[in-house]
Amino acid sequence: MHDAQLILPAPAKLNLFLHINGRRTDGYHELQTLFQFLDHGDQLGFRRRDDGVVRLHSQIPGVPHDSNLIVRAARQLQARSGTALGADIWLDKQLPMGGGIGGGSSDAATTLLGLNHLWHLEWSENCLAELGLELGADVPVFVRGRAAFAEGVGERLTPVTLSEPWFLVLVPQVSVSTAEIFSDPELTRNTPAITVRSLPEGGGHNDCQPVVERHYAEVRNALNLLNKFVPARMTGTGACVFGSFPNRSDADKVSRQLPATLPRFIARGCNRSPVHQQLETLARK
Ligand SMILES: C[C@](O)(CO)[C@H](O)COP(=O)(O)OP(=O)(O)OC[C@H]1O[C@@H](n2ccc(N)nc2=O)[C@H](O)[C@@H]1O
Ligand SMILES: Nc1ncnc2c1ncn2[C@@H]1O[C@H](COP(=O)(O)OP(=O)(O)OP(=O)(O)O)[C@@H](O)[C@H]1O
Repeated sequence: MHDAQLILPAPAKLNLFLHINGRRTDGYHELQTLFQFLDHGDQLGFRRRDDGVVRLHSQIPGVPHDSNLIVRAARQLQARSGTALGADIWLDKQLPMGGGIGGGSSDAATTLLGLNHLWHLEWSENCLAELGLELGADVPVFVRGRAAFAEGVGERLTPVTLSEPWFLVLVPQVSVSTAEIFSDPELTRNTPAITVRSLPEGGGHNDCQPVVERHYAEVRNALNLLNKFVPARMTGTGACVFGSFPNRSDADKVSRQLPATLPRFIARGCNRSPVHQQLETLARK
């Protein structure tokens, strides 16, 4: 008999700050960033197959089946583990693509965690995070599921405990390519390194923001609108921008004063990823 469907969240992340400290010889950038999860994201469903086929039943416009990070993550885990099992997978996509909130990376991480569970592989978090890094720089933090100060290309993670405010996240209707921003000649690449002991949780800045603001009027506009109420910042390489609030009703109040045409959502910052919270509940049953 087949297992029942396993349903898991793939949460968004925010980069509370993003400092670029240098460029490696392979073109990748050395950075320092502070990651926190949101209780808002995509949802994935997994059902085990005994014939080894991996099949994603939900299409994302513009992303071919075999290039979807969910399928790539599932096939990598299948090949490396040598399992004969496969999976039917469903995706309920809520997160904007190219939004800097890590939708694709989070889908990939939830796939690794979900199939590790469904296929009874018992891979360690370290092994899953290492495989995740091959799929994208942001995948390891989602695999580990703890708010973290990240260094290197984002793979050297130090877990941190942060306050868990509410965020109002504005979603400008543009998709920003991460590769385009990192290759911009005007990108600041020499921010001095800080240490985990001197984290500017509320401070810091995003070195990608000036470059994105120059090229995307929609992002500039969203930052200007939100800055009228709270300090606004961009996450990752954009396009989303956010401001933080002590409670949901304060976030709501500001949201109601923004133009109705600008998509946005309100979510709570989480130091533990919602997918890990759910897997821990499953493990206790
Ligand atoms: C900006 C962040 O979102 C911060 O969380 C991440 O560092 C980006 O992570 P990601 O979207 O998973 O990025 P990847 O898919 O690994 O890389 C996309 C492209 O961005 C550039 N890239 C990415 C990460 C990095 N540290 N340096 C880079 O130069 C590379 O040109 C790469 O080809
Ligand atoms: N499951 C997936 N969900 C979203 N994008 C995917 C997925 N699989 C592949 N992609 C590709 O990855 C690209 C980046 O998507 P993603 O949503 O992760 O961007 P992002 O939020 O800017 O990421 P980051 O914060 O890591 O820079 C998309 O434009 C798409 O072509």
